[in-house]
Amino acid sequence: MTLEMRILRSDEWDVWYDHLELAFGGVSESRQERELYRALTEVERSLGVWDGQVCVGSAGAFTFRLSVPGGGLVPAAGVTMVGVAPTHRRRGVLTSLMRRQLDDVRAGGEPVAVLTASEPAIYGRFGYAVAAYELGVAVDTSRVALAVPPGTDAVRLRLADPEKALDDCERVYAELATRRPGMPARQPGWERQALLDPPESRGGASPLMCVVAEREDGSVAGYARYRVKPEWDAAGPCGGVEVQDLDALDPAAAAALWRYLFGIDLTSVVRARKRPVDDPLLHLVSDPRRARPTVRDSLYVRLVDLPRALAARAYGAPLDVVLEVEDAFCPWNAGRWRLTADGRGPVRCERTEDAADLELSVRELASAYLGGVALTALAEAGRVRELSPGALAAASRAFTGDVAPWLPHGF
Ligand SMILES: CC(=O)SCCNC(=O)CCNC(=O)[C@H](O)C(C)(C)COP(=O)(O)OP(=O)(O)OC[C@H]1O[C@@H](n2cnc3c(N)ncnc32)[C@H](O)[C@@H]1OP(=O)(O)O
Repeated sequence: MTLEMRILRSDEWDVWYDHLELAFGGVSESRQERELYRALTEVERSLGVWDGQVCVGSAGAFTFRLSVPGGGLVPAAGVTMVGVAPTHRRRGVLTSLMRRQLDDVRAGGEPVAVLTASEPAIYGRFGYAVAAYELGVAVDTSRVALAVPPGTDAVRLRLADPEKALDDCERVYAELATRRPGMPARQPGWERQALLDPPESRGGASPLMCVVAEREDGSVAGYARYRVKPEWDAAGPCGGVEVQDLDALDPAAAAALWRYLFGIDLTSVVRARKRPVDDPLLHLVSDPRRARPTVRDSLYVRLVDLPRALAARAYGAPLDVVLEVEDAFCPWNAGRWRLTADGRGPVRCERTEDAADLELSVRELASAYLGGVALTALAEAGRVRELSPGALAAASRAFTGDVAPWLPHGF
C-alpha cells in the first residue's frame, strides 16, 4: 500500500471533509456547521493522506494566538480535523501526520500547538498534555439559591438578537482573553462559531437567545447565550436552560446573568458546560453539591519551541531554575535549559551546562504552561524529579497562576 501525504487543494475540501465525517462515525454535520468549517479551514495548513483517489487521513491547523499567564498572546497552531479512515487505522498514519504537522508548525515559527482530544489517550505520545480543565454544572434551580454581590440590582439586562449583539459580546470576550490564560484571541470568522444554531441540532430546545448585561452608564459588562428546553412531567413544568456562553467583566454582571438564567419560568435546571474550573458561580450558589459540578480535561498543549514558549509567558514569582527536559518526538527541545524570570526584565530560557534542578519531560512543562497544573502535583505523581532541594516548590510557585486557564469553545 502506497500512501501519499500532501497539502490539501481547495477543490479537494469536500472529499477531505467527507472522509473526516466518516472517521468520526459517519454522521453528517448540519449544513450550517459544514459551511462554517469550510470557511474557517486554512487549506494551506491542511494535510491529507491519499490511497489512490481515496482520502484516508487528515489533519488541519488553525492560526491562533493563545493567551498565556501575564496577559500576553502566543502564536499557537490549533490542531484540528484529525482523522484516519477505519480501513487504515493502527498502521502509523496518524503518527506520520503528527510528525509532518509538528515539523511544519516549528518551521512556521509557532512555539506552541494546542488541541482538544476526542480521546485523551491519543496525543500524549506526541508530547501533548492537558493544561486546562473545564467545569460542567447542572444546577437544580428549584433548590439552589444565589447570593449575589452588591451592585447586582443595578445591572440592566436586555434580550437581544445574538447576531445584532455580536459586536458587544465580542468586546467582552476580547477583554476577558487578556485576563485568563488559555483563551484564543478571536481570529476573523471565529465569532460566527458562537452563532451556529442549526435547527436540527437543537434537540427540542429553543433557538439561541442572548441576554446582555449593562452597567448604569450603559456600557456592556457581560452577556449570556442560551437555549430553553421546555419539558413537562406529572408535577408540571421541569424545563432546562442550556447555557452556551456566559462571559462577564465584573462580579455584578456575572451574578445578574446567572440570576436571570436561574429565574426563567417553567425551568428547574440550568446546565452549562465548558466553564472555567474556578467559575465564581461555585461561590454564589447556596448548595454547590446540587450544582452537580463535574470536571474534565479540556485544552491540550504541546511546546513546539520550548525556549520561546517558556519565555513568552510571565511567572508569578522570581525564578531561576535549570530544567533537564526529555522530548523523544521533538528532540530539538531535549536537554538542559536555564529559565530565569525576575519580574522586571524579559524572561530568559537558554541552553546551559549547569547542573539540573528539576528533571521532567516536555509534557509536564506543557501541563504547567498555562498555570493550571502545579509542578508539585506532577512531582507527587512521580513525573517531575527534584534534583536540588527547594527547586520544586520555587518553580511550582512561579509557574502556577491565580486564575485557572480556560478554553471557552471547541475548535
Ligand atoms: C484534535 C482532533 O481532531 S482529535 C480527533 C481524533 N480523531 C478521532 O478520534 C476520529 C476516530 N479515530 C481515528 O480517526 C484514528 O483512530 C486516530 C486518528 C485516533 C488514530 O489514527 P491511527 O492512524 O490509527 O494512529 P497510529 O496508527 O498512528 O497510532 C499511533 C499510536 O497511537 C495509538 N492509538 C491510536 N489511536 C488511539 C486511540 N483512539 N486510543 C488509544 N491509543 C491510540 C496506536 O495504538 C499507536 O500506538 P503504538 O505506537 O504504541 O503502536
